[in-house]
Amino acid sequence: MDDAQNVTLPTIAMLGAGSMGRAILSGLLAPGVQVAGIRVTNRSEARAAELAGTPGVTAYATETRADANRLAVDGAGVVVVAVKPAMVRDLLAEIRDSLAPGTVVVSVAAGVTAETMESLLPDTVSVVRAMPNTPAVVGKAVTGVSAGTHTDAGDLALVRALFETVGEVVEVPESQLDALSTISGSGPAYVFLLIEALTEAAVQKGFTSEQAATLVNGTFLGAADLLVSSGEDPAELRRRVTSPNGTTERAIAVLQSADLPTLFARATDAALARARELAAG
Ligand SMILES: NC(=O)C1=CN([C@@H]2O[C@H](COP(=O)(O)OP(=O)(O)OC[C@H]3O[C@@H](n4cnc5c(N)ncnc54)[C@H](OP(=O)(O)O)[C@@H]3O)[C@@H](O)[C@H]2O)C=CC1
Ligand SMILES: O=C(O)[C@@H]1CCC=N1
Repeated sequence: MDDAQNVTLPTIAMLGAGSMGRAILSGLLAPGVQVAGIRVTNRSEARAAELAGTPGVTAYATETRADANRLAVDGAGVVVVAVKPAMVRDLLAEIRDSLAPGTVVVSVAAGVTAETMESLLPDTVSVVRAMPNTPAVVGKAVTGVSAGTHTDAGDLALVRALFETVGEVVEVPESQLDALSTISGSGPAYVFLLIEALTEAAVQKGFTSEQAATLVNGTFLGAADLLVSSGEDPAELRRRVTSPNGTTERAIAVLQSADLPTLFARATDAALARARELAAG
């Protein structure tokens, strides 16, 4: 985050203001982040109008302005594509003639390859793929980035600086980006699912919803903080909770009978298969 605060980002055009687009915007709007300008587009007018009220943001809706996306990218240094994967191809065809040479087009869309995007855009444009996650809203995203064919070190540094406004950035070859997405892109959903399940168990044991949320959310936050701040192995930290012949040991035995590693391998394989379907269009 510190690096991001030392760089002045060029004008950014954010195409799509859904969960991800707005999460990234929250980083760009954070105190200390210097950005030449922010333009946002969305399909519906209601959300565009809401964003237009934010100081420093110009917003357009495609519902009311057919040229909204072309207008937003005109003169922008970085264009962030944050629409659904199925819409990316049409969107790129729509903006291609409005992109200045040297523009960096960053897509956060799952599955859609750089090769596909490059085939729809002029060679003078640099395509980068990024895979952030929703903790971006609180500045705690993990974002994978990978360079396209026409991307140079300066383009990548710019994209890094952009995503460092919302958290950490990891650079990987594009061949690994969909796999990364099955871990950290989708990962917050896995964690929330575990939280939902443990909360349900707490309520079944007679705690109120408020008490259950305090117990479960605090436990996840505390355990994650302990893991990161201690730098210790999670298996060792688990061992310290699990007294020999104690209560935790019984619970862990039940959970391990579900073969969690196999379950997570299957879940992430399924996500990867879906990314390949999205790539095929
Ligand atoms: N959600 C996540 O955790 C992550 C998502 N992604 C990727 O981010 C992308 C967006 O996902 P997400 O934010 O969840 O989806 P959303 O549906 O929340 O957002 C998509 C947004 O695009 C807008 N939109 C639709 N058509 C256009 C258009 N022609 N021009 C401009 N805006 C348009 C929609 O407007 P309206 O609602 O008015 O129709 C909507 O606000 C996807 O490609 C996904 O793969 C990547 C990493 C994580
Ligand atoms: O579910 C999806 O397709 C997107 C990509 C990663 C997280 N959300």
